[in-house]
Amino acid sequence: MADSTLEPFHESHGVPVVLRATGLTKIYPAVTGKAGAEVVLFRELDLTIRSGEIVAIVGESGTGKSTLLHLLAALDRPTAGAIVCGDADVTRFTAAEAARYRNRDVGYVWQFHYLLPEFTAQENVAMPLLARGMGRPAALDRAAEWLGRVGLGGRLENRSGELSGGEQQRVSLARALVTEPRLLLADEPTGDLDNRTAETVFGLLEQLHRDHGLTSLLVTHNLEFANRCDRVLRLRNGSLEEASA
Ligand SMILES: Nc1ncnc2c1ncn2[C@@H]1O[C@H](COP(=O)(O)OP(=O)(O)OP(=O)(O)O)[C@@H](O)[C@H]1O
Repeated sequence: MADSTLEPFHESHGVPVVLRATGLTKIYPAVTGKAGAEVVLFRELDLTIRSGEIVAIVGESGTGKSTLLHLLAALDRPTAGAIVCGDADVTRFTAAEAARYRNRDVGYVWQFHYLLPEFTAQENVAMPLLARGMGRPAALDRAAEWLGRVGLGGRLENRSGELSGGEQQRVSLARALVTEPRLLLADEPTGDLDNRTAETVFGLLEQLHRDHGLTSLLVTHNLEFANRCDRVLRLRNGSLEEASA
C-alpha cells in the first residue's frame, strides 16, 4: 500500500534510505473508441534504495524498466503509489518542483548520451550547474574536476562529435554526477557500446561507488554487470523480485 507518511531520514538495516517507492502502480488506460484493454505495467510495487549501494534492474523487454526509471526521475507519474526521496513525495511534485528535483537530487544517464553537439565536453558537464545559477567560472572548474574523475581531464575542449562512444558516455556520466545527486539513475548506460568500452564505463561506475559513495539504480540487459551489483531486482509479471542475475 502507498505510504505517504514515511519519515524523511528513515533507515533500512541500519543504512540510510535514499529512495523508497511504495505501492507503485502504472496502468495505461484503454484508448477510448479503440478495441483493446488497459496495459498494466506493474501493480503495488515496492522498492528501497539504500545509501552507497548499486542496484541492478533486469527483466525482459517491455516489462516497464525504463518506465520505472522515468517515474523515479519525476519524468512521468504513476497511476498510484508514493516515491519518497529525501523529505518529499516525488509523485506530488508540481512541474517546478520536479525540475528542481531533477537538477538537485537525481542524476541520470541514458543509453544515448544526449550531449549538446555545439558545446565542449566541459560546457556540457557544467550545464546542470549553470542551470541552477552557479557562476560560469566555478561551474567550469567543477566540470573539469568531474571530467578528470572519469578519465577525460585531457578532453575538456572537445565537442561530442570529436569523442568516441565510450568517451561520450563518460562525459554524460560526469554531467549526471557534477551536481553530486543523492541517486544516479542509469538506463542501459552501456547498451550502445562494444564489450570492451562497456567494461570501461561499468568499471568506472564501480570505481565511483568505491571512491565517492555513489548510490545508483541501473537498468541493464548485461547479466554479467548485473551480477557485479550489490543487488539484482527482476521486473516480471508486474512485480519486482529480488533475484540473482
Ligand atoms: N502510452 C502508452 N500506452 C500503452 N502502453 C504504453 C504506453 N507507453 C508505453 N507503453 C508500453 O509500456 C511497456 C513498457 O515500456 P518500457 O520502455 O518501460 O519497457 P522496458 O522494460 O524498459 O523495455 P526495454 O528493455 O525494451 O527497454 C511497453 O510494452 C510499451 O509498449
